[in-house]
Amino acid sequence: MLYGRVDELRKETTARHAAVLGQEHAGTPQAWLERDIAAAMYAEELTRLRDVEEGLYFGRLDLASGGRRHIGRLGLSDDSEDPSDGNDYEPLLMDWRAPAARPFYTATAASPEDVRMRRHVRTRARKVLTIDDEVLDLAAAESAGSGSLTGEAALLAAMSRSRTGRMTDIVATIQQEQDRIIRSPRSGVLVVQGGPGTGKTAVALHRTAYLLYTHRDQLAKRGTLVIGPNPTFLRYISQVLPSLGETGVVLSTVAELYPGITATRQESAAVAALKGDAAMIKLMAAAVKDRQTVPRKPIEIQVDREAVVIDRAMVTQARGRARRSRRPHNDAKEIFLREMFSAMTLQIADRLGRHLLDRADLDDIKEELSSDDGVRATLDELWPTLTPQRLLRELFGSPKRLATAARRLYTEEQCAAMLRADGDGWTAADIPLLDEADELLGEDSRTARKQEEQARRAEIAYAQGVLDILDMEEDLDPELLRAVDIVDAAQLASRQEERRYETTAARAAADRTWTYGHVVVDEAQELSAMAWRVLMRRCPSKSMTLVGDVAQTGAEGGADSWSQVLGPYVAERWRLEELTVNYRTPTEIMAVAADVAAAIDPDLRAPQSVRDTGVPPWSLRVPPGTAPQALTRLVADEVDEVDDGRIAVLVPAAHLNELTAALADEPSAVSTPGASGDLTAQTTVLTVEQAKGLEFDSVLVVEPQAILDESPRGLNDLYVAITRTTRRLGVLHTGDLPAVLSGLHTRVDSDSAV
Ligand SMILES: Nc1ncnc2c1ncn2[C@@H]1O[C@H](COP(=O)(O)OP(=O)(O)OP(=O)(O)O)[C@@H](O)[C@H]1O
Repeated sequence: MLYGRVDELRKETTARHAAVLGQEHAGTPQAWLERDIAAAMYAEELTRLRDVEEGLYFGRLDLASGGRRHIGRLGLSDDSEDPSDGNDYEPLLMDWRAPAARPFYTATAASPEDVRMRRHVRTRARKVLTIDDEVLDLAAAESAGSGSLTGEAALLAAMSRSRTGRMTDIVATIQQEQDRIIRSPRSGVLVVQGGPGTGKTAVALHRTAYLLYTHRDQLAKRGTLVIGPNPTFLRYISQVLPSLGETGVVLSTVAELYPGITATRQESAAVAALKGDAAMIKLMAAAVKDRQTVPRKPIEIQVDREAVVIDRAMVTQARGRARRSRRPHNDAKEIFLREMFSAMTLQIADRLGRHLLDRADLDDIKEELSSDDGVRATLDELWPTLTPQRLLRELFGSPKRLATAARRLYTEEQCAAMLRADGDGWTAADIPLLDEADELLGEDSRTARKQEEQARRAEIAYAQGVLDILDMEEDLDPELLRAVDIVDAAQLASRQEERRYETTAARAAADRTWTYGHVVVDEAQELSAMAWRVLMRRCPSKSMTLVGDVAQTGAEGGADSWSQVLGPYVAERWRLEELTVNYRTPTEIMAVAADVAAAIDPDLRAPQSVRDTGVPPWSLRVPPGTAPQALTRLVADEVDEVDDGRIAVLVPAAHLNELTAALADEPSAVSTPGASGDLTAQTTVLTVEQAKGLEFDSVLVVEPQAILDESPRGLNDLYVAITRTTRRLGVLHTGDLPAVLSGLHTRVDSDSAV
């Protein structure tokens, strides 16, 4: 019945969409625009109705006070029922985010919230697979421990499912501790700390959907930004929000936040950490100040027949005035120029005899000075107009400039490491620096206005071209209206302009200065101090959800504690919520992970698993040089074990190419995710950094000692690596097994073990 209602809605929306698209074009550009907006709205609604297909209905509450509630991905009402006829109006299906649906996630036998029975319904392709009923009565309350799970059977079924390379939503089995976070108020900074597999990512995404539902008006206008660590991860989570009926959220990495620039170049983790350090704030400010120069010696310029002298005192004074305005560099240039032209005008006037000149004469002199190429070029040298790109290129391209700006902030060796050759592309760590530079430089408003005008003219010329082509059509019936009769080039151009950025998400993503209504950061522990500055600028209201685990920090410049990260922005005004149950990794594997966690920090407690698989995690030692062959066999074994599940081979970065090549002939289609972030192949070879936030049915970790040695946070990386699995874990090594992994079972492999 519910699917029938969805089908009806789809049919109605399709018909409306088609009707709008088929409308006659006659009318004003405004009418066209309205038509486009309506068409986009119906298209979006159709996508929404399509995306909620799987698992549309998943829960039922039978209330002690009588009545039932059916809970699903979206709210559905019965069209035939008239809400005004006085009957109690119950929807056919209640959106899971509605307040009345909440007991589905929070009611317990001890605190039943008027729920007598909770039913979990699992479906696939419109067929009911299973039904699990929980009766919340006194007997259940007595037998249940205090930390019991909600809908245990459904939860266990969800956890043991084979993985597909795409994250799925958890809407049917959200647990109480997760629900509290999902529905926590929007304002302020909320930090969700939790060990691996505790559902931080899932919770962050469901919270996003919840906030969009509850604060639709505000968030639709300002948009929501979700930040992830890399494109592979973003692709991995990209289906979750649409499956919850939400589109239009901007998913991005920090490296994509500077519109128009793509970070393509790799650099070492150590250099990235230097560029991410908070010392960069001072370095960048110093770099800008260094560009506001005072000449060593007086400069003499011939203007017409008069010589004008630019000396230190004159420039120092003009520079002081401009700096004291506290305006960004490019904006403050206006003041610098004004001061300089005044001083030069007075200099000439004094020489000519100031008392002989009136205001108009002085204006003439000023005019002459400001239109003189020589004068302008000299002043441009003293206070150049800078773009962020130019500032950074010239700073990191010049040992001298860098040494001056970095004085007392970075050592000589550190500066040498940060130098770059002219023509080098941008790296991910450069993006927050470009953003910082943009803030310090400000817009050169005259240039910006000029560029805008040029772009508008180009747009009109293009539109004119389009109209000309339409008009050239031969055999045109003279009775028919031609395009040029209805619209002129300027109208067509402005219509294009408005269409280009029709959704909030698209507009937000294209604008560096856009501020979002809510920002969600996943794997938040990885961000550098400079990256945090970018995100805080994007969210002045500081309505943010930050999820992460300081025990999993891999980046050298990443976080050791949340107060260290947030202190500069909100002092102590942030809330902490913790997640404690691991829904991903089985008990046997978490026992090994707990040893690694203890080696990172003895106070660290790895999260508790809620299930075991009976499959012990193992290690296999093979002779040096034979790891690639052994790996090929092990992958083939795992393919047999996981059916259609997913396998990850996690390797030290230095071995990535060699081992990917070794597995190239493996029939399970090995891939590295690459820039596209694709994880659809059954077996994927990844570095630990690339595997952050992901999960697989089976994980093979290769050369754990090299993973430990590769980074100052090697233990954290190893912790991440062994907690990526939902079922099986194997470790392949040629040297001694690191002591922290001694909890693994030693596998004896007749073919290759030593
Ligand atoms: N309530 C739940 N019901 C079913 N599955 C769940 C639930 N909570 C979490 N999971 C599953 O547990 C797995 C781990 O969740 P998620 O990736 O969100 O954890 P995480 O805390 O972000 O992990 P990590 O820090 O290791 O990246 C996912 O497969 C998720 O679907």
